[in-house]
Amino acid sequence: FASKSFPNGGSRPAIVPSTIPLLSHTWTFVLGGSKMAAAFLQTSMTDGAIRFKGIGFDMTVLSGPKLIRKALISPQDLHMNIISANAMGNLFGAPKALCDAIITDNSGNAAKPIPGTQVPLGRRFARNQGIFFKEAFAKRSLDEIIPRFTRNLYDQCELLHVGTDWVEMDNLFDFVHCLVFPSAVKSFFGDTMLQVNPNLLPDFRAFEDQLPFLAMGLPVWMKPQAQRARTKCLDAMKRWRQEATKTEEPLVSSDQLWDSAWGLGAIRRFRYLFKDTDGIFGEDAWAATDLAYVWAFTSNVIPASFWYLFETVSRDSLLQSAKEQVSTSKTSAGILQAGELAKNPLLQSIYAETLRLHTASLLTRTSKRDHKIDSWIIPKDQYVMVATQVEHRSPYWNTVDPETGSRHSPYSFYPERFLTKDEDGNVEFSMEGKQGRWLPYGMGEHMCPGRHFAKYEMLLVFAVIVDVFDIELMTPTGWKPEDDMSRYGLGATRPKQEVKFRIRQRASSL
Ligand code: HEM
Repeated sequence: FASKSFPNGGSRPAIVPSTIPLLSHTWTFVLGGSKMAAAFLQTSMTDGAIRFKGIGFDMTVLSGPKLIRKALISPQDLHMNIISANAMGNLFGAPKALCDAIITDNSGNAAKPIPGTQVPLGRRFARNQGIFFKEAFAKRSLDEIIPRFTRNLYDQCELLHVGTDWVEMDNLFDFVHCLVFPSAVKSFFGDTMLQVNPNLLPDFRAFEDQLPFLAMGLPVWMKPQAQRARTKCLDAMKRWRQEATKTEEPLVSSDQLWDSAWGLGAIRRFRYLFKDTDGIFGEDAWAATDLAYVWAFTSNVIPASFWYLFETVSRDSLLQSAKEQVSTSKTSAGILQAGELAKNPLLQSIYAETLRLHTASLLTRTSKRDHKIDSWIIPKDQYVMVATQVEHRSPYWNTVDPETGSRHSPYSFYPERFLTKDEDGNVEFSMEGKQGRWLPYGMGEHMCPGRHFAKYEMLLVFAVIVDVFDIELMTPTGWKPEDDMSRYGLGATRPKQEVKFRIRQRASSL
């Protein structure tokens, strides 16, 4: 194969040995979760490539910045259509017509369609999604969303009615979920989403619990509980879209940033991008798309915010320093400034370290043609994958503290890992040399469009909580919950065990 197609040679990566002769790695991939995470971590293919084979798949897993950059930055050889269509269908229940149309959209996500492709504008799904997110997270839109998100967080804190006496709570993750989910949903979809769906929070939690099953792609009737949970959420999305359409104000200007019916202007305008789909975007397709966006807006940020809070609160001196940095990010009138938080070296380093340690995405692509990545041959129609957790645990992340000489392994949380000093001795946050190493948001044309907002969200959740409350863990010193790998590949991990804590309102804010 190699010599026929590639005169300059090249080879296929070695297959990871399996003890099961015919099924090979099939079970590892069907079961997913911790089995898959362990298989990837154990094969430790630092800066190389390796293959997993099973029934119906032959998958190349790449590692190291050089190979990862080559694979993810050039869209001409790899595409994501099958993965996107599977996610829309399996997770969010999109109708088959929409999934098929996503698969056949070969025009790419750039303004100029890939040469030789002829997809009508309305059916350029990746492109239209790109236009939507570019608008939704443009500076002027962020200037609208961030203050709303901040206000919503303070309001949610107040709704908890925590007084100045300590109150014990069982589950820190639930607490963060309860604060962040409504705050984020209202910051994008306006108040209507929760007004017409007062049970969306528990319904969405129930749906999220079914994601590991749904991700397997088995017929949904095999687990009626999963089907019911998803249908409830899809119905909620339909109610919201009907309500927004019914109550929209007639005089909203075409470029208005926010209105009471649709929330963010980009969401209202999004529907016009899919005008010409020959009926594909009916009620069911919109419901699946809206559910996918509610998931995208919340599902990674909530566990990531949990870990930010947990890792900081569990270290007394770090908590103290982080609180001081939050208080210096306030105006003289005591107002939190998100922009200052986002520039703060320590707060950013905790953020980057949280995402390094507690995310596990599988960046998966399909090969469009026989091609080579470096000297590795990738035949047409095969999967290529990057396991971000493997990259985030590579020996590159063995860090030595320049001042104390202490060593910090890739498996430990080291809050100062991303700090350096400039020539004047000032502490700085630095990502130098980490391109292709730090990948919580992926890389290249499909890199997460929500990353800038996600950073603000995580910093604000921490800052608002410590501004309003004193918070103490009620867990043994040095104990930490494990990362729950049951949704391995979907991004930020959840804690496997509950974290008990106590909380009281601060006598005065920071
Ligand atoms: C800590 C929070 C987040 C993490 C860890 C995260 C992670 C990721 C990763 C790894 C990818 C790339 C997938 C790939 O290349 O295969 C991605 C894509 C994406 N993310 Fe995020 N994300 C986060 C927050 C958000 C937010 C707040 C949004 C807002 C809507 C969002 C929307 C999306 C979308 C739409 C894509 C698909 C982009 C495409 O296909 O071109 N994410 N995210």
